[in-house]
Amino acid sequence: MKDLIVVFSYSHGNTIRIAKMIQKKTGADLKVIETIQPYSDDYDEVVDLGLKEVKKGYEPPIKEISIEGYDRIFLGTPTWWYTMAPAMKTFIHMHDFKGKTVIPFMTHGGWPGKVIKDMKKELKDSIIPTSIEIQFDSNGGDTLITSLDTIEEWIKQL
Ligand SMILES: Cc1cc2nc3c(=O)[nH]c(=O)nc-3n(C[C@H](O)[C@H](O)[C@H](O)COP(=O)(O)O)c2cc1C
Repeated sequence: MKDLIVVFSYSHGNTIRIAKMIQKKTGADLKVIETIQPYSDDYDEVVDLGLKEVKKGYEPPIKEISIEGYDRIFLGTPTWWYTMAPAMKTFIHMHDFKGKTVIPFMTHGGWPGKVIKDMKKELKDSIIPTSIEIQFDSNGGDTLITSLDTIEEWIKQL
């Protein structure tokens, strides 16, 4: 079985950190979504911009990542204003996931909103056997709150 992890990450690489844990267990290829226009390094600016993007349903252009030839695709996103990051939405809309096995995972700072629900809605023709929400600290930092045991247990059954 050939696995692919596609992840978007902005703040601290929290979501990439989880992606790497999944990669260690599955041996999956790991690809990071890059927006054509990089987000600013100014966190507060991006928090504001992110709100505008989410409200408008804006999908920022991203560099192409192929999902061809993979049996299972993990999709990882941070929470942006209670939903998936807009760049993940772009990625999902750029590909046909019909009949593919997709495993969504997300990170958040205490307000997970409806990220997984929204991802499942976008991926309605896919097979989604499992998903996970992982909490980091509420200041937008990189301290893991969800226990490592919980994450490792989930990864073990993949
Ligand atoms: C634009 C923006 C919006 C955010 N909105 C939320 C939110 O609605 N709920 C939440 O719990 N965390 C929110 N966060 C915090 C991130 O989801 C959290 O810190 C995540 O782990 C960051 O992952 P990353 O380091 O991979 O980017 C937001 C962060 C940014 C930059």
